[in-house]
Amino acid sequence: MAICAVYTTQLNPTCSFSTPASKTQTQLGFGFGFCQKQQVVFYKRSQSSSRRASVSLITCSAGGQETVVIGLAADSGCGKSTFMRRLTSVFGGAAEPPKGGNPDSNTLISDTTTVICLDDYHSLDRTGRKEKGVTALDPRANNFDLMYEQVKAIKEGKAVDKPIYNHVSGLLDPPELIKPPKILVIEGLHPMYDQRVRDLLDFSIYLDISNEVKFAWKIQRDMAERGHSLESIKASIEARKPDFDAYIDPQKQYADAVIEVLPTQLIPGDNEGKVLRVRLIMKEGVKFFNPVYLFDEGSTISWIPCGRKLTCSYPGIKFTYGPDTYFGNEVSVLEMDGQFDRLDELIYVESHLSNISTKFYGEVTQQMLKLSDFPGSNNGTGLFQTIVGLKIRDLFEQLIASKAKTPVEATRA
Ligand SMILES: Nc1ncnc2c1ncn2[C@@H]1O[C@H](COP(=O)(O)OP(=O)(O)OP(=O)(O)O)[C@@H](O)[C@H]1O
Ligand SMILES: O=C(CO)[C@H](O)[C@H](O)COP(=O)(O)O
Repeated sequence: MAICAVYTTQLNPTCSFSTPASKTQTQLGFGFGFCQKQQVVFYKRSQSSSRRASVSLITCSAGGQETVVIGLAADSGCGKSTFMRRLTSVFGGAAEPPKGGNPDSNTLISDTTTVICLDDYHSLDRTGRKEKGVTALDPRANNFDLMYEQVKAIKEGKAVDKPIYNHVSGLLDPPELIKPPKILVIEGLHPMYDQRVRDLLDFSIYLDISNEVKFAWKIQRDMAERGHSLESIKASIEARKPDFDAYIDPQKQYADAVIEVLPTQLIPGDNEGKVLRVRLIMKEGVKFFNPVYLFDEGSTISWIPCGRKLTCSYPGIKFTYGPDTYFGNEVSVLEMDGQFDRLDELIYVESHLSNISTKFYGEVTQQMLKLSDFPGSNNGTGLFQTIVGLKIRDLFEQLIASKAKTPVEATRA
């Protein structure tokens, strides 16, 4: 962090700015600006008089700000890509693979965020895993040392040459250059498995999709869209289950937010996975993250909003909210069971939620309407992913502001 005292338009010679003061000050208007300005008033005393003077302090991150790192963990086919697209949309701008790079790159870059897929740290390719009899979920098939070193380097503002796991060929391709973004999202099977990587995360999310729902989504995608047979889908889920239980699922205990997706309880005995009960489990006491609440913070609430303001066909919609414990941690849980008939009416629900980190009234509804063709837009998966996206934006802005505020002391020429 460079702290520069600027006397009117003259730069303090001890500062490393090459930009004129006026130019630096125009940068202050940027939403995610690198610089902050403070006006400090002081008195110059001589033996006979005291004269009022002021100094502008411009606080900037040295050589670009430190990258904020977010971890998103889930099994394959559990909605990570969908969530990432919702998140990058909150920040605006499209997320695209690196320009002119490997067409099979797993990376997505937008103005603010870079999303890297941790499959790129597989140390064994498809043949290697087959020969050794290990799945991709097994830590032995992944290079955590490299993952740690590279995430740490990016967080410190350094570019890295990250490997690429090619899902088309099943091979490890030559690396691609990843430059430090404002926000780095590491998504995949193991963002919270290795303690060193976990400690680098500023915020972490786990998508906890119940077996019944995972099966329904796999059928929908792999059978309908990829031509796999029902038997092969069942066999693949069964083959992954022991390693999923051993290495992936336990990570949820570390997550700051968990989105749990279960079959509905509104239709007795239903496990079709079409109508969903979705729970947003939010850890208490996480810096820059204030859990969302319904009506009254800390109370236990049950709300069926179907009435005059919300159209609900069978089986309706039910929200619950309240405090709980999760792996020994205090949490708040917001739950939505059922689905919306009319997405524009979501504003009614939004207006009863607090701490949703919107910048204007109706922003959640606007985001949901904008991405209404994404899977889960009519239920709690889309709603809670959108809200978590807004909370991440808020956390990012608070983190940046807090770093810009760290001890400010004028250095005088
Ligand atoms: N909220 C949702 N509601 C209904 N279906 C969903 C939802 N999210 C994801 N799906 C289904 O699951 C499939 C996988 O979603 P997505 O590609 O986002 O997951 P992923 O975790 O990134 O998968 P992979 O790791 O295999 O690339 C989608 O094609 C869709 O069929
Ligand atoms: O669990 C996975 C993460 O997405 C994949 O199965 C793993 O990356 C291996 O990929 P592939 O099946 O393409 O060899």
